[in-house]
Amino acid sequence: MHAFNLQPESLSLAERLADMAVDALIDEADLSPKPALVDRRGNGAHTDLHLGLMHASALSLWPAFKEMADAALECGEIGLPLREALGRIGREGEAAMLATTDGVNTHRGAIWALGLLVAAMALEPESSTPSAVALRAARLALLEDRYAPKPFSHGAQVAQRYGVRGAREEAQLAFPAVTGLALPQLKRSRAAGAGEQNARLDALLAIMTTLADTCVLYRAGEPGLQAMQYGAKAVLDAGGSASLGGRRQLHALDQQLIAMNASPGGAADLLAACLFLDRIERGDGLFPGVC
Ligand SMILES: CC(C)(COP(=O)(O)OP(=O)(O)OC[C@H]1O[C@@H](n2cnc3c(N)ncnc32)[C@H](O[C@H]2O[C@H](COP(=O)(O)OP(=O)(O)OP(=O)(O)O)[C@@H](O)[C@H]2O)[C@@H]1O)[C@@H](O)C(=O)NCCC(=O)NCCS
Ligand SMILES: Nc1ncnc2[nH]cnc12
Repeated sequence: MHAFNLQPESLSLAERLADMAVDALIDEADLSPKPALVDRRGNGAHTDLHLGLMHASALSLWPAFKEMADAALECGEIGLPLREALGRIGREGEAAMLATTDGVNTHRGAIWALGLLVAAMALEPESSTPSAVALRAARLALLEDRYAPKPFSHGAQVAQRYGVRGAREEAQLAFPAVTGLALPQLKRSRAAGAGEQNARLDALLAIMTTLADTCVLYRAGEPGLQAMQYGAKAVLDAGGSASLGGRRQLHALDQQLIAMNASPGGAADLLAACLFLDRIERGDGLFPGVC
């Protein structure tokens, strides 16, 4: 599904990349059954989120993603001017998201990850392997934005308490959960005939096996994080979400994480990043007729 490109041949590169980022967010939200996350079945562990809100939030971010791609095209190189432009546009994107959701944080981590990847892709569209794009995104993430406020975010609180790496470090390390785990799992599950939805669920689970998801840690502490990581591994070990054993484990994981209020929102954001890079690698919707 494509969110906006009704006439793809007339779209600019920045518009196409924004389409692809929004598509990735909508595909992530729709994917079901995701453990304790908002999906087509319901609200998972959330009381303030629902699928319509996730869609509205995703659509509200299209102008920010386009502007980030335009900024990368205009700057033309990795450096402080581009990093600080992305920071400003990212903060404006967060404000648009919060205005749309009435103050609920639906996609903060996704703006960060996808924003960096969109910009990285716009900088060098001809160098579009997932690892090359992720490496450019990492170089951007490593630059210090002098104008970034330093709020005591949930992620910062959890990092201080448990000494874990959060969303910032995941990007600075070139998204190892995406390029090293999710994309390879997506390809393995597809090759094994799992079907696209199950392959995407397996990619999400692969992220969940190791990620220090600060959303889970904030809500459910270390027991929540352990339940997420062990439970995700149990699904994959049982044959993945396309197998009967894996489905049983997935159902148990969903129940357990909901009972612990442990929503893996960071893993969901990284699945969207994975779907974005996958779409780029497959050449789906990017190059035909780029203006
Ligand atoms: C660098 C920033 C990402 C800020 O990071 P920080 O850790 O300081 O801030 P947080 O506000 O905690 O946001 C980080 C979000 O990233 C997701 N995430 C969590 N863990 C990881 C991980 N290990 N790797 C990657 N991504 C991760 C997660 O997003 C999801 O969780 C959201 C809900 O979380 P929360 O607000 O805690 O909500 P609830 O638990 O529901 O709270 P209550 O309602 O119950 O109170 C969910 O929506 C997902 O999105 C974290 O939230 C970056 O944001 C930043 O610096 N931005 C400034 C702009 C900028 O420079 N942009 C650059 C260009 S793009
Ligand atoms: N599907 C989802 N459910 C809850 N939080 C999320 N953050 C990003 N995607 C999410």
